[in-house]
Amino acid sequence: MIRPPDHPAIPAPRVGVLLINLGTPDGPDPASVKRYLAEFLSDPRVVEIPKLVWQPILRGVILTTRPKKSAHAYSQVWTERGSPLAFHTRDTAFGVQQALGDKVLVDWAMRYGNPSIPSRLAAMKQAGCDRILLAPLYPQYSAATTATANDAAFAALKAMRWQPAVRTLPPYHDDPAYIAALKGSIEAHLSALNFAPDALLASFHGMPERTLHLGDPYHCQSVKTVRLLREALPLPVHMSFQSRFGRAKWLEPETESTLAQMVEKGVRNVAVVTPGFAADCLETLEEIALRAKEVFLAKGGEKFAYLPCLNASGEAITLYQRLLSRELSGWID
Ligand SMILES: C=CC1=C(C)c2cc3[nH]c(cc4nc(cc5[nH]c(cc1n2)c(C)c5CCC(=O)O)C(CCC(=O)O)=C4C)c(C)c3C=C
Ligand SMILES: [Fe+2]
Ligand SMILES: [Fe+2]
Repeated sequence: MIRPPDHPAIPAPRVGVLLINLGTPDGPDPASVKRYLAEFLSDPRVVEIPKLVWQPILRGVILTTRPKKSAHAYSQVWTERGSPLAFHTRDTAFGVQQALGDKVLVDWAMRYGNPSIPSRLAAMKQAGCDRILLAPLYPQYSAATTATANDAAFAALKAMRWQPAVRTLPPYHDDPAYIAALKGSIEAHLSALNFAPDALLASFHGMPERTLHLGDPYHCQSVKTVRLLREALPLPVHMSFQSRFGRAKWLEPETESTLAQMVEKGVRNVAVVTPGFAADCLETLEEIALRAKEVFLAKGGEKFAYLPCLNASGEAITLYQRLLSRELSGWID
């Protein structure tokens, strides 16, 4: 086709997949953590308190005290490759690209911090993607995670003259492929332990309890994941919610008190999994693998193992290949 010389360049059309995770600071230092927390905790999907009430509390108390404490926690899990959440998400995108092949372009972005959703969507458009599947990597839907990731992508599209067509990955909390991936990963990690746990604890990120009454399906979807895990695994599976934040009532039972109760009921050896997190991060590596372990041992527990998230494992890549191929149907053969 002959175009006039001043016609804008039009790249060959492509299908893109954007994996989206929560986000993490650029470094484990108080200034980077403060920047990250300011963006994250200013999201009205995350903290549902009117802006006029919340911003003075955030700017006054939280952002003057928490960054130093959280930076110390981040420094305990930071690696040569940077933040675990970031490098596991990057590795996952690489693995998914290999699995799906040249017919799609796979990229990754973070809802807060870098690489941002608008910057990666712009790059994908530049590379010719006129159809994009947004894939927030949250098995259980929550307004504070899935919805805000999609909101950020749609806000970026709002500024585009020529928008790509867009699809979004639905939650996959009860998808047989997700349960199979968890089962495979849990069994592989359990068989590498030098002890046999009496029970497994599945710990999910918490949410304010009122979100459940307002209609957020996160609690129910987490409960269903655990029911399906119980049906798939031979050992008892307990359930709890971690990472409480602020003064409101959060979903219960809480993780550390659940571990203490498990000891009281005779559990001496435990393995903990965090099925709601696609990738290991501060909340799994510091809060569970370090701090919750200390609590369990201090209460009289004897052996504690933290089993890693799916990350970019073979089980994870098989899972995402199945979920994404299904959502891409009609866009790719
Ligand atoms: C009101 C506060 C918070 C809500 C609601 C919340 C929901 C929520 N978060 C995740 C996943 C992650 N959260 C992570 C860190 C983190 N979360 C909060 C607060 C809320 N989360 C804070 C303040 C922090 C930062 C760390 C700290 O200062 O304690 C992370 C880890 C990020 C990393 O860099 O490693 C993840 C992942 C989910 C799934 C969720 C709701 C279902
Ligand atoms: Fe969180
Ligand atoms: Fe429920």
